[in-house]
Amino acid sequence: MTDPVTRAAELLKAHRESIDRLDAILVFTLAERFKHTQGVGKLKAEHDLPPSDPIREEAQIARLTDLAKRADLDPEFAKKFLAFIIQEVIKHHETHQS
Ligand SMILES: C=C(O[C@@H]1C=C(C(=O)O)C=C[C@H]1O)C(=O)O
Repeated sequence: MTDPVTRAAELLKAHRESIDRLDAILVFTLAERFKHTQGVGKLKAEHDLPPSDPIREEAQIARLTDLAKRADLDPEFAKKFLAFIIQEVIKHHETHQS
């Protein structure tokens, strides 16, 4: 039988391997998202539209809050995370316009 310390070390290793795979998914997902938001920024600059769209953001916050609750993720954290990303996207859009 495996002793408890060895078993704990195995479990820790397995968790960390999953965390590393999930972190990779997060990075690739964010990169894909930024590719699309760059496309949106280009369209906005070409058509003289403002960098931010508060109505769209409000709808996204509502949608994400609902998704977070269903996924058992803290909705406040999900909101803060989305706000952080959107803030960065708006900065990119502003540079497109200048
Ligand atoms: C990407 C857009 O531009 C901004 C960034 C958003 C986002 O990152 O999801 C949402 C709304 C806008 O404030 C958009 O208008 O769709």
